[in-house]
Amino acid sequence: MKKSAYNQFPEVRIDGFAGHAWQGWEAIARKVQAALSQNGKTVLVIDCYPGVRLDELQTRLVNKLCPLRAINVEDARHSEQHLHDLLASNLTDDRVFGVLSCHQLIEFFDAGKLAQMQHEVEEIEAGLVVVYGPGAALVHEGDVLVYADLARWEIQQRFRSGELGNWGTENQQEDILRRYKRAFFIEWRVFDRHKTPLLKRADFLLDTNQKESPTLVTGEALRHALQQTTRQPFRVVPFFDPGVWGGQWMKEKFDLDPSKPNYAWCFDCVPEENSLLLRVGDVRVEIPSQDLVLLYPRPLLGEKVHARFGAEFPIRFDFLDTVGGQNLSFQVHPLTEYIQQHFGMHYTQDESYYLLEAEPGAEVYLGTKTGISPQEMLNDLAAAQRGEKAFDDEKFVNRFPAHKHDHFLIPAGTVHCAGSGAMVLEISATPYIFTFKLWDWGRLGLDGLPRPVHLEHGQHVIDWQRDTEWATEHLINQFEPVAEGDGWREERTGLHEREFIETRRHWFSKPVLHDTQGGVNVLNLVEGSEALVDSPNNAFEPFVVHYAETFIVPAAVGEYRISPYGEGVGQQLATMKAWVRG
Ligand SMILES: O=P(O)(O)OC[C@H]1O[C@@H](O)[C@@H](O)[C@@H](O)[C@@H]1O
Repeated sequence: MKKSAYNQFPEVRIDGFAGHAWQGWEAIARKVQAALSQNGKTVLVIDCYPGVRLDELQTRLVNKLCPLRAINVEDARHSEQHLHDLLASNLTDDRVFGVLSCHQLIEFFDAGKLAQMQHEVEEIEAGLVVVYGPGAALVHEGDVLVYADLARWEIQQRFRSGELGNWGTENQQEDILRRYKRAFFIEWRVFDRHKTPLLKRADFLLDTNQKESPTLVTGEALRHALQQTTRQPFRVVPFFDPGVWGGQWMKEKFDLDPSKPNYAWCFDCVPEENSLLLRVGDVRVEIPSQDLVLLYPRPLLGEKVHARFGAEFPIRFDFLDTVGGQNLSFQVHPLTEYIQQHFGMHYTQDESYYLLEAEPGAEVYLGTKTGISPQEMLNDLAAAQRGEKAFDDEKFVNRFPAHKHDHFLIPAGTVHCAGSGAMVLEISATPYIFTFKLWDWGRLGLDGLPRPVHLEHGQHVIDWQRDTEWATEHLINQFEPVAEGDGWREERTGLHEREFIETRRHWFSKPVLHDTQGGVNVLNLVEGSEALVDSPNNAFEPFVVHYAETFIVPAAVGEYRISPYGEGVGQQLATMKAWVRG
């Protein structure tokens, strides 16, 4: 029996545009066929995100259209070795960290072979020519343009199953961390740059997330859907992942697959990784939520946030579950200049832990103990890393008791981790892989190998001033009352002044008015069963949220109201809200 109201598959219902989306290869082939001109010459371009199954695309769509000539653009791609040499300084030798790429996709192709393909397409005088594959639009702009898209989470599943290597390499068997690194630091950046202008003019988007069960939506409906999304609250699709320290709370509370040993992470607001489900007529189309950020950053983020971050969603909400699990790695994140100079990322991994739940005795490790010797601690960590002894955390690191609704602020440079027994809602800046593990408690990862520790990086960024008094005074439960009204009160809870995110908690049993003030808001219902988010002037459809669901309110929304709803009526509810300080 379903215990939880938590919605694992939130959809954005699109107004109008019924008849603009199709499900299954047969309907899709018929629709694409109908869009092609029946006289003279037509060039159909099907550009793809890397990871799209080209064999399926070819047999189920391209061949069905019976083209005079079909060209796979991958035949013009540089060799694996050439790409490797080109990318060597971005790839690095490290297992986890590369350097963000500024490459353009055209650099990955052999100019002569591309020109030959272009020439070949030019020469054809009549009939259908199909150019397909990642980068196909480099050959021809297309009389009809289809973009075959794929979400990053699905790409990761294909990496894990061994089906997929990185684009342009046969490395399906390589260490998963290294494949993820190459995708994160290079491929996804380059292909996002390439796809942005294409999505602005594509005739169709082909959703290839489900094997043998694609959907197709017109470009017009897609762009309308994304614009509509920037005018209303919405959720992206959360994904859940097991980990060595993972716990049991999410499995129980969100009705997740009970056969899995644990769940560690849930990403429920990292738009560059999550999907967005669009309900167009009776068809559910899955697209990367990053498409919304790439196409409509201004109404989504607001002017100031867009000016500062570009087409990047800067706020991350995710869950870390150690209830019935173990400590996270003892870790630290790079200071701003370090992440810029070493990894090419322009802002850093500032974090905070909001406790949704805590078992008795749960603790958060935060900052070093007053009076310790930094060199001694580094020596101890190095000895632990060499396997000579366990790191003496008791001697060097503060541990603070953690209770439900506590908020711990973690500006980059502060050593930290959540201990076991904690259900953390992370309210953080979006960077999420720049974790320098300092000590992993002598355990092995889920793959049976030690997880990578980065003491060398870590020692350059630890701020040793963040000792017991400093952490107590600046980083724990910095609650300040801000305002109150009939049936509600608002508190500021953070973050620290070195972090760009502001957080407010509202306790309420009656409606509360909010305003985006021109900047994107991210919220989570941290207490209470159910609430309704609506527009005081009926500007968007009322939106229901359940306990622990994260939702995004785009900058363009302006005023909105949150009220107890359904089972939440009569309860004391609470939301946590985050935005970028002005
Ligand atoms: O997987 P480990 O290293 O234990 O860290 C778990 C998590 O810790 C948090 O503080 C963040 O840094 C996350 O990005 C990280 O995924």
